[in-house]
Amino acid sequence: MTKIIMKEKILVIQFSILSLIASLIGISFAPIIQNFIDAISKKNWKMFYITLCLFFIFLIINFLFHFLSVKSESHLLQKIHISVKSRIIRSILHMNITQYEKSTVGEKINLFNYDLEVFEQYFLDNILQLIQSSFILFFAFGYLLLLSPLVAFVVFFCSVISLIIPSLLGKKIDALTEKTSRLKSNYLNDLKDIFGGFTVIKSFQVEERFEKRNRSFLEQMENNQQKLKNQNGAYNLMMGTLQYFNLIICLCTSGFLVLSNRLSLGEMVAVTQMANMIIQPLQVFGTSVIEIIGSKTIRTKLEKYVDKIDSPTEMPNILDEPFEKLQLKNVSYESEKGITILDNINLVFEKGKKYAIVGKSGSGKTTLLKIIGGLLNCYSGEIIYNGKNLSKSDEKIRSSFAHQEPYIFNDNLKNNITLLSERSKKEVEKAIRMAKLPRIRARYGSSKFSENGNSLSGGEKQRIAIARLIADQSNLLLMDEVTSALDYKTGGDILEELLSIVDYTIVFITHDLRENILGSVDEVIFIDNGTIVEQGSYSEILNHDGLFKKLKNS
Ligand SMILES: Nc1ncnc2c1ncn2[C@@H]1O[C@H](COP(=O)(O)OP(=O)(O)OP(=O)(O)O)[C@@H](O)[C@H]1O
Repeated sequence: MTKIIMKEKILVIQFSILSLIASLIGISFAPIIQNFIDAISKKNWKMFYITLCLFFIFLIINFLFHFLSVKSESHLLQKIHISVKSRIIRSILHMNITQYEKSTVGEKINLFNYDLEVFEQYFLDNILQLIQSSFILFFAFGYLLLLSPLVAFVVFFCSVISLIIPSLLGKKIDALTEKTSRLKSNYLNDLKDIFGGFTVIKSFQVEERFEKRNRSFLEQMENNQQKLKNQNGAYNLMMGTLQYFNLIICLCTSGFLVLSNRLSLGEMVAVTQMANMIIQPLQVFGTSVIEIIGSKTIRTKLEKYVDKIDSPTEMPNILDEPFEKLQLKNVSYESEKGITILDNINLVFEKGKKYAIVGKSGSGKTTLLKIIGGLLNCYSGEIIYNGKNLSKSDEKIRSSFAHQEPYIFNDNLKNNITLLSERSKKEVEKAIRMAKLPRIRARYGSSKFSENGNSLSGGEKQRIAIARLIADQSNLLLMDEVTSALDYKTGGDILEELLSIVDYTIVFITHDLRENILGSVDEVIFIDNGTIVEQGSYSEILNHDGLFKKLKNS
């Protein structure tokens, strides 16, 4: 975070200089008052008019510099906000799937919601307040020292006491802000569940149960927020009382000095003015310190995202060299809980060849395809691409991956196919034609699909996923049951056309064991319980009279 603030050092310096000038102007009000009151008490008309003029000059200059200071502050804050938010989204976009799935969607949305709000209000705003208050405190204290060292000493003593409290209370606030953030994430997750599972809730008429669960999350979050507000309120009350106490002490001391003829009435007003200029910023100072300490855990959480992006290992390079050969050597994969999902996989994929992965549900097919596509990288063993060992580098192969349940972005057909890449009209046309989407194009034109393509059928979404593969122009196509929601004829036609293209190397998962599909591939890979049990051409593994034949005939 400090790095981000320091990146804007020109703006920070500009803001500091303006704050310094604004606080000097603020301080200059005290000698003008002092001379004004002395002029009245001595009936000095000339001095009276001069101070009146000074009051007006003060008003204009004070307005001008405070205005510039506010403008500079908002410009600086805007730059930092943009930088922090864009770094967080960049860091999330560069995560691999395993890292991404470590936190829930609610937690991630909350980063941009409550966590950034805490960062801005509790940290950023307060850092700037601290800069301003420090200048005012410094000059006011210096001037007070010139006017009356005794009052300066008394105010200094009281100030130190006022500053001890925030450092004691800050940790309590930190725990509460961290808990509020956690409870907000839970609440957001629940909202996401309700909106995502709306049709399920309606279909089973379980609205009340979900309402009850949501209310429980809401109450937990609100109760904690209430505690946080009470804590902040108690602290502000304490600081407010201390402020009055400090002022009374200052008035008593300066009153005593006036009575003993060691201060003029004008000087007493100036001393009180200066004391006010110390006591008030001191309260701001205290509040800022307590809030900065109170945002520590949330800042550390945000820093993990913001600082991550500086590390090059988080951003694997895409190996753009044309596909020749991919080899998996003794590849195994375990879940985070240590369950073996893939065990000792050895496979070779060659340019232009077509491979079908088959097997029972839960046998590990998708996991294998994700490893090939670089979506899972916590495997053991070796992956060798065109002779280069990828397991030992931070590079990722260039491939296109179509999932069984594709996500449809809240955009039009063209952007959903090109995924925002530059593609010519001809290339988009080819993808639309091969994925059999002309009717969808005629229906939607350039208008946006509804959220997650809810108005599209499962088969239409899968055809959009296939069009993405074609438009992506990678030579290695990975497809996870992309025709499962299509009728046999349409699905079969699309697959057959893709399999006939010589340039493509295709690895696809299918439950369609018909000869017209599997008969046209170079190799069928049969997986059972995380291991390859049979492998070869369709006729070879059918003649093998093993598990594949059993599955086909079941
Ligand atoms: N991140 C994970 N953590 C724990 N278990 C996982 C994880 N990912 C997959 N699994 C488990 O690994 C097994 C294989 O999953 P995978 O999705 O690869 O199967 P599949 O053969 O593609 O199944 P299907 O044909 O039903 O899509 C399943 O039992 C699944 O629950």
